[in-house]
Amino acid sequence: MSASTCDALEAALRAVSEVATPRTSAVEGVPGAFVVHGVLSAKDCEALGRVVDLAHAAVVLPDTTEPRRESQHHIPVWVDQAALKPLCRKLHAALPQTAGPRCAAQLEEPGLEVSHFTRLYKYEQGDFSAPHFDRAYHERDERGRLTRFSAFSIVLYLNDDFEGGSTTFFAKDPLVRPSRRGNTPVVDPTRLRVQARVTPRRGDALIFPHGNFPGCHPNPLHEGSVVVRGSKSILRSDIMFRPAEKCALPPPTSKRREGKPKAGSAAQLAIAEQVEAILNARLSQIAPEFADEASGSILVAREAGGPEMRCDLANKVFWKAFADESRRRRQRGEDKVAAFSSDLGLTRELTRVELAELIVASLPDDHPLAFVGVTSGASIVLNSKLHRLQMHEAQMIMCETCGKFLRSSGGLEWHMKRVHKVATHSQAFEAVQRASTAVTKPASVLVWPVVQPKAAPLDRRDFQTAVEDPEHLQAAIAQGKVRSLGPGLDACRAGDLETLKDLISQGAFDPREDRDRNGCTGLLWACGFGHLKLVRFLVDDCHVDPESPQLARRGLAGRKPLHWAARNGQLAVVRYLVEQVHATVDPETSDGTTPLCLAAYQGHLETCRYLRGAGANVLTVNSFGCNLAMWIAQGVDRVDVAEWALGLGVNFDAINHNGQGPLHKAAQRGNARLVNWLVSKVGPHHHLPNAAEQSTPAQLAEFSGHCDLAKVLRQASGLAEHRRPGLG
Ligand SMILES: O=C(O)CCC(=O)C(=O)O
Ligand SMILES: [Fe+2]
Repeated sequence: MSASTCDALEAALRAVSEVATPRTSAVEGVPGAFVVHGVLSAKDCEALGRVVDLAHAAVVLPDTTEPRRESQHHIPVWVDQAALKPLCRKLHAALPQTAGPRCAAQLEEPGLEVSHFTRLYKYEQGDFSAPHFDRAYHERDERGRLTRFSAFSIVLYLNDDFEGGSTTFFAKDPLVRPSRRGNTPVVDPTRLRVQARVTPRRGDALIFPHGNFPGCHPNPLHEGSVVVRGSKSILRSDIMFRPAEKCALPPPTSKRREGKPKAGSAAQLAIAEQVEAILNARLSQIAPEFADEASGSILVAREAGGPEMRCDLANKVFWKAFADESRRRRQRGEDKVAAFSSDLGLTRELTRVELAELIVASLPDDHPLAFVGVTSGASIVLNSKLHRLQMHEAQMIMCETCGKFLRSSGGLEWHMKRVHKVATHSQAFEAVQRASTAVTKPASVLVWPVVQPKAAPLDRRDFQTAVEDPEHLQAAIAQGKVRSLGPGLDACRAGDLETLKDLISQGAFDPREDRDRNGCTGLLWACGFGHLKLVRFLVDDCHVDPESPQLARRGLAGRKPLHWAARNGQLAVVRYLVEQVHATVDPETSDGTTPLCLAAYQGHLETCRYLRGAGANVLTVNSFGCNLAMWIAQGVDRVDVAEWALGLGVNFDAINHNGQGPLHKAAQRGNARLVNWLVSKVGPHHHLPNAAEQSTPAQLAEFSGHCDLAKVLRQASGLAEHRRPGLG
């Protein structure tokens, strides 16, 4: 661009005539888009059109027989902001006062509304702009704080004596999503459905939303359609906004509770915006059709000591998916499950919490966060590094397990013991030390379920420590962290024999009949938590059937006391059941799973050894075709348990009815030690896609967010091609 183009453009802009406030009309079907009619007079258009012609005439194209590349349609020109004053004055009344319906960022001050970054377009016959998303641009101060950003595109049509060349908007399509760079869609052009066409009229300005700033309108996919005859000239720029220091956001329009919007500083909003872009990118891998949903999903909700930001993205996406009949799946245990198809074409069934965990599982290295966690309600809670620093300056230390801020190290130590059940003083002290020094070290992201599960399926990790004694259980119930199962079952769960006896003698609890909503009896609870005395009392004195199974929906159905004791490594109870009650060593659940499988799954090697010694079948295979190797692979990453099983002849080369072997399972779970152990042992066929999802172990690892593991697996699958199959 030559200086003369810039001068000529500035002169033409300065000369824009001042006439009456223009009339506007909405673009139907494109939220936030509208046309301002008659912004420029015929004379303005002629002058600006001449500048466009001049600028384009000055461009020498390398080879005129080739069609022009799209980037050659337009020429960027940075003009003096003052030259835009007349245009800004004319547009001002027609422009939105905030950047979006749920964004409090204010329209720039008079004279600054239209960006000085302009583009001069000249489309010749046959030229067009392919479908794309426009991008916002941002300006920051020296401390990295957002100072201004664009939220709308403005297209000023300078002529209309041509055919074709409309600005065409496409309907939102779940399968069309922005590329990683954000502007070009990954799209099969035949899929696109036209939502609205704006026919260029000389002097009109088309204004439509762009970018992904929180609380703004969605970013519409659009194109400059082909010019069929003649040529089309436009002047293009952006409409600018300024983040509000205190954002009093209008209430959300959605009926679902989205939390109370809170004030956020400009810095916080800028970070929220950055994080939303990261979450959008993750969603576009996990569930591409929801890729836009992260926009506007983060609320800066600073409450006394609570995490800084909260994002209900997983809930929002999950319920949308769940509303779709074809995605909705039967409940898994207590939780609802919906199906999501990734950008690799894999389909997974996920609960809300699993979806949330997957979204935050592998954030890129350059995120601005000190903490990311997922609550039991599937909310994503976040603290920025900046916020942690500011809180630190105010003598508040962040708990690295749940993201809460505690006053003083004593407070954090108490919190570690009380809330996170850190057993010893030295462990709590270590955690405090870590947290106190963390601000000065580069922070890493911790992903952790922040709150203990509220319902009571036994197989949730960390649950036991939360409720292992009656006092803790009472406290946890009182705090609403653990749901009460009723006094009798609570007593069994907590090992509170005295209370249990009282309740039974009062007729308030029948240990043979009463069950929780997952079909668990008091005996099952007591076995799972290893309360041997109470187990004895129930079996020996109350004559509860030691083989009475859990009455649940699939998955947990048919688990017996020995299953739960073995699963949780409660060896004393296992021994009592086997040796004194003579319970069957290999009872099968409704899908044929034995206690040994569950003990191996949870890495309880001693229990495994004991059960095998007592006659358990190590070569057991359940109704899905899963053997012990697969249970170990999908468990807690224990190579020693795998070695033990291999030594006993367990087949690690097996593939189940779903076409999955141990490598698929270990990869999907991100069990790095086991993956490394397995890759040197299994043959090339273990790297093939499984049946249901048509995915290889490498893809499964990647899809679950274990990118390093995926690399290892890709390499290994190459090497495995050259080896003979089979364990060696
Ligand atoms: O040429 C048009 O009508 C649209 C131009 C456009 O989409 C853009 O400048 O981003
Ligand atoms: Fe565009």
